[in-house]
Amino acid sequence: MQIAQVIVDVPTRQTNNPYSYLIPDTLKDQVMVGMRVEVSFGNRKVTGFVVAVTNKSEFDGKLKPIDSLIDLAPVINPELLKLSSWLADQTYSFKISCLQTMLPGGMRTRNQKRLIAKDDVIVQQHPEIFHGHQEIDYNQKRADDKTVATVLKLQRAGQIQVVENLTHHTHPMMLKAYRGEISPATAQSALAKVRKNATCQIKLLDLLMKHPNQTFLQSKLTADGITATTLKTAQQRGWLKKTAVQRVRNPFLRPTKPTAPLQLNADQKRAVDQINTATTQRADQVFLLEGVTGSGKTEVYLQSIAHALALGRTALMLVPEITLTPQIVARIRSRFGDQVAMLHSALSNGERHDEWQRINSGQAKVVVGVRSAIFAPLKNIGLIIIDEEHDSSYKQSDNPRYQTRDVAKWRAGYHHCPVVLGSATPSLESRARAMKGVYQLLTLPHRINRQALPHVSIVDMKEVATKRQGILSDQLIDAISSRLKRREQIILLLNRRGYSSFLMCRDCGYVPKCPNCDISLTVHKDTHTLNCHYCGHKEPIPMVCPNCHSNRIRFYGVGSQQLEEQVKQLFPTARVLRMDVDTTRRKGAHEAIINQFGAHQADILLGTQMIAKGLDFPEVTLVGVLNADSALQFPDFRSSERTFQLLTQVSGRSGRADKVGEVIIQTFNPDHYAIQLAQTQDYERFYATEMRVRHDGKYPPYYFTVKVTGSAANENQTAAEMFGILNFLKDRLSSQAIILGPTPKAITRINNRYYYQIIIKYRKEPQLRSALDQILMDSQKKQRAGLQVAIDNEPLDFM
Ligand SMILES: Nc1ncnc2c1ncn2[C@@H]1O[C@H](COP(=O)(O)OP(=O)(O)OP(=O)(O)O)[C@@H](O)[C@H]1O
Ligand SMILES: [Zn+2]
Ligand SMILES: [Zn+2]
Repeated sequence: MQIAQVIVDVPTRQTNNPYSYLIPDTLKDQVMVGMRVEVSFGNRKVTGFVVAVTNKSEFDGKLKPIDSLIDLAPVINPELLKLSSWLADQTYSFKISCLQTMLPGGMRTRNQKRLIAKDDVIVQQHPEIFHGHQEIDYNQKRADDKTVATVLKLQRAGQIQVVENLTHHTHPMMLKAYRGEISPATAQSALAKVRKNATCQIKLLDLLMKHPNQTFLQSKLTADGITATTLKTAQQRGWLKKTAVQRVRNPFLRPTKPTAPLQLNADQKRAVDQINTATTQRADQVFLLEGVTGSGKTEVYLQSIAHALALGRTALMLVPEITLTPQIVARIRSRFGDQVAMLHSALSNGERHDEWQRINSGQAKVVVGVRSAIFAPLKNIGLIIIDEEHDSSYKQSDNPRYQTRDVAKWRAGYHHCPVVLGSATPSLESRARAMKGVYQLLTLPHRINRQALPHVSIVDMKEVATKRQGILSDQLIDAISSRLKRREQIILLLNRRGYSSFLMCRDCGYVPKCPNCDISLTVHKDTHTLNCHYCGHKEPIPMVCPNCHSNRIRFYGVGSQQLEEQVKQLFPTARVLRMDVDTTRRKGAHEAIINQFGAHQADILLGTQMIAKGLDFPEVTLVGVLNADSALQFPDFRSSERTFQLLTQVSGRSGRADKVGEVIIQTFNPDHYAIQLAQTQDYERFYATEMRVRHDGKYPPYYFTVKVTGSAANENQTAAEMFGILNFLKDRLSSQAIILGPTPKAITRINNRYYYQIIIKYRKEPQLRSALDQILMDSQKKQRAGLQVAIDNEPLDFM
């Protein structure tokens, strides 16, 4: 009797312990670790992951059987299964959410499947499955155990192909095709027999002679001029057999020209050598590649990946939001071609699934992707790269709240391979580890060809604002004019973090707020609505003030649309491109804008944070930052670090080739050290200054941090429960631990729930782990009373 140990998906009764279910005898030896099943739990049906198959149970009572198998092959491999346990521990989350996180989006829900028989023999041998058809829709839930067992065996023997039928695909999954059934010799003799004017048949036989045993797409044959009649005749004569092939959705928009490795400069070579040595020696070393903007970090990645591939291993490279860096993707693909798989959020579920399949089957050797790609089922990894390692998108803000760098290090330990963390402005945590020798520091201190870093000047907007209204200072306007005259390109960054356009009555000061959340509504010009960015509430833009009926209710704040209008007014002949969430919603729009700008079909590219990273355009000689400090006021100890990183990144877009670059930063805080040091692009001094601030404030990297957030529908209840948690923590932790709060979060009410938080800062607290586990367990019991608790280990967001 076999028993499956299953981690079940029961949100209200979550547990990290598996439950035992009976495997019916008909499915003996068919149910494998890593497959999903459907089981009964209480009085409902839930899905679960099989984490072990055993022969007896510790559970004495009568076991329920598995209801159905969801997968025909494991979707979680042994490495990822092991990783899920570690991840659950690290992030104080449940194994089930870790396991689900590892699957690509489209696979998290139950999918229809299609079965395709390899040939007629299989169809005839198994009428109970195929009912005489070569291709059928298959529903495991409705199939009986015997059928499921047969299907599993056939699949493993390669007799049938299983295709996921994803709900979101827009194109047909299967393409009509024909397989050649005759040998070249047979084709030759058939050729001798056909009439001389049967050109179509001659063409086909020719094809079959040259490409024996091959499968041809019907569309390809038709394009070659082979008619439907000929195809019919060919089938009757046994030359061809009708079949179908899976359509692989290609996420790459256009083919790229192959490129050869560049001749490395001395700094690049030193970095590549050290990384390659670690790969060869199977050392799970972490490198911090600190290279100024335009120093050629990408080429270092490419040549290190090539080395891993040459050793027969695979490579994983993560980038911030991939849609933000189509240039990098193009560079990787032009070097490694079809071996590259891509995983990011702009893919459809179908595309993502296809890419995942290519990785899982070992076809793809290089994976490029965003955060979640760290769980790509690559085998035999030889190198993991995290580009722009300081980027906040590497931390997941929902359960499981993992930091990608930590997962990368775990996988590197498993595969015995190095990790490369690359940045021009490393996070303080990573740089501090490099100083302690935990990571090995590799530096690229110069730009390629020793091009100077751009000259940066600061404009004090306090002075400008008193003189007149407008977003652009005179200095920036002059600089733009001179570039336009010289036919050079310009990038304008509107820093919109914590900044949005809202409506305000100029007579009574009324600002429309969300009825469910403590936040003002944002103006959306395209839909003519006021939207809440937290709960999705929408309402029409009022024409008169709902409070005093004045019609002087107007916009506040600058959006990229307004900036675009102003720029066009000032420079009517300039060609302007705008890149923000509104202009990049459509698939491929982002890449189209970048390509257009790259081809110099526009003079000015303006936009939000999206334009700050990774772009490499030789003609750009001016970067303007319109409101450098909009993030500085945030009550978050990382706001200086983020401001410095953003300004350095965007400045780095200027003067990357042979022309000298200039940067103009407009700010209301010209004396702030983050802005001053961004002006000199002095990471070393910024690091030293910021480390002192962190030391004095007892912040990371000197202290570890944990955030405990609690929410309920009633504010008093939330506060009371959080004080209970505070007292519990005080009892369990040492006097060295610093416990802040509970305080209401910056936005206290979201969707009519009240949020409070506690921050714990500590250096060494052996009891912390068990205390937090206890809090989570207790909150599960209290959930019926409405309190929800979330724990964020090393949070990036402190508000
Ligand atoms: N060894 C080399 N010889 C010639 N050109 C090079 C070399 N290495 C890199 N380059 C070129 O220099 C430019 C800048 O390199 P790259 O974009 O890799 O820098 P980066 O450090 O990744 O920059 P950033 O962090 O600013 O995005 C690119 O156009 C690249 O093709
Ligand atoms: Zn009013
Ligand atoms: Zn809301």
